Amino acid sequence: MKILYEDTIPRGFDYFSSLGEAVSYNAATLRADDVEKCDYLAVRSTTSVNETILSKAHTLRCVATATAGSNHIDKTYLEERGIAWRDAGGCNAIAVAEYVLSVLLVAHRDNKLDLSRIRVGIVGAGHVGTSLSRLLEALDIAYVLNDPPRREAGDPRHFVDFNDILTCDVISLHVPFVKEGAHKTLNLIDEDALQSLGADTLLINACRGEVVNEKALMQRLTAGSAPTVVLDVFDNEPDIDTALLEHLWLATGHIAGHSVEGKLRGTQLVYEHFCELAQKPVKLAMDDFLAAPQPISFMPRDPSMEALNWDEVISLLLSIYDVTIDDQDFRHAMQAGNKFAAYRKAYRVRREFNAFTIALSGVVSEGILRQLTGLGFIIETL
Ligand SMILES: NC(=O)C1=CN([C@@H]2O[C@H](COP(=O)(O)OP(=O)(O)OC[C@H]3O[C@@H](n4cnc5c(N)ncnc54)[C@H](O)[C@@H]3O)[C@@H](O)[C@H]2O)C=CC1
Ligand SMILES: O=C(O)C(=O)[C@H](O)COP(=O)(O)O
Repeated sequence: MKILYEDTIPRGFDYFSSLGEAVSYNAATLRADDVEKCDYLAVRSTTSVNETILSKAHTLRCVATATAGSNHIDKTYLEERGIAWRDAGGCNAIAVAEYVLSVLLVAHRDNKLDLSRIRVGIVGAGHVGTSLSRLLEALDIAYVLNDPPRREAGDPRHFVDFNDILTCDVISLHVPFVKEGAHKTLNLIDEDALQSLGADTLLINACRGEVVNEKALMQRLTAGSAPTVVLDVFDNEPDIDTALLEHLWLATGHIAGHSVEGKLRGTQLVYEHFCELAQKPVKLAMDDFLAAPQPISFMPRDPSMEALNWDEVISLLLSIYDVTIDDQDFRHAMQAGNKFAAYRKAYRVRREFNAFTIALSGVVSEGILRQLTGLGFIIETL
């Protein structure tokens, strides 16, 4: 059994060589000949899987992506050919949620908003949207959800209409890129939607660039009373329009989901899909490759209070993940003429909150314990 895997898949060789012959490829140079004799193809979002690349793939049984999004895979073509496809839904939901929370914390610190007063509109209540809602609940930040497909499917959560989302202080987008149909997301944030946003709105897009109409966004950002905008994703990646960057409050290069855990979880899920299809036992787990959770020093200033104050939340969480570091690194890389793809390949090591333990001595209120565990920390009571 031959497994061809993209070289950006962490631990790809360790995982896939346990199942058969494992060969890596570079997405920029992949050709149809490379896929000719392979049985399983493991990709990330940087490989377009389509008729051209699969034209000679006559032994291929399955294409699996180690990512949540799967819009880079031509599923119709795969289904016509009888080739299975799988995604790694949920692998990096925590990472993206922590990215958005980091944006919110920096905005509060910089007096752009007050987290005690705002309402966050989450568009797309799937893995990422739900993870984000949990973090917001842990910190008692108000939010509403919009997700017509889930509402129609009977999801019992409370959903609001898209027009209500446009009135929120913060709008955070977490939908798949869907080009057509009743729930298409292409240009979901169009010229009209952008016109309705005022200078007090913070718009965050960490799903797919095509969900926001970038031309209309550029016009809106260069007109009066423009909203504050944070983009992790862009139209036409990796050849993005860098002219947009100077108008964005924060800009990062499609790394919201790139925590160590988020990427490795993607590999684990792809490996498990291949095990299932090849009827082989699952022998490897993420803990075989991840360092054990590390202690982080933190003690609430007043452990008897029902909640942490914003200063201590900000200091704790930004010490683990500060999105402004990514913003600076990305802008420097783009100014230096570095390629978008090269920047992403060299992305720094970033751990999720669940990779840290907090040792608490003495009595700490139920409220603070709820907050810290809700954020994902492992609590040790001394
Ligand atoms: N920037 C990054 O690094 C990352 C980006 N993503 C992107 O975020 C997307 C969402 O990720 P997940 O939450 O894991 O996917 P998911 O499939 O679990 O959730 C997506 C949700 O969006 C909803 N939805 C679909 N069309 C909608 C519409 N028109 N309006 C409102 N809601 C709609 C779906 O019903 C679903 O509940 C992915 O498809 C991917 O494109 C995901 C992970 C990392
Ligand atoms: O999971 C997704 O969907 C994403 O957008 C990934 O974070 C993209 O990562 P790469 O596959 O482009 O490294």
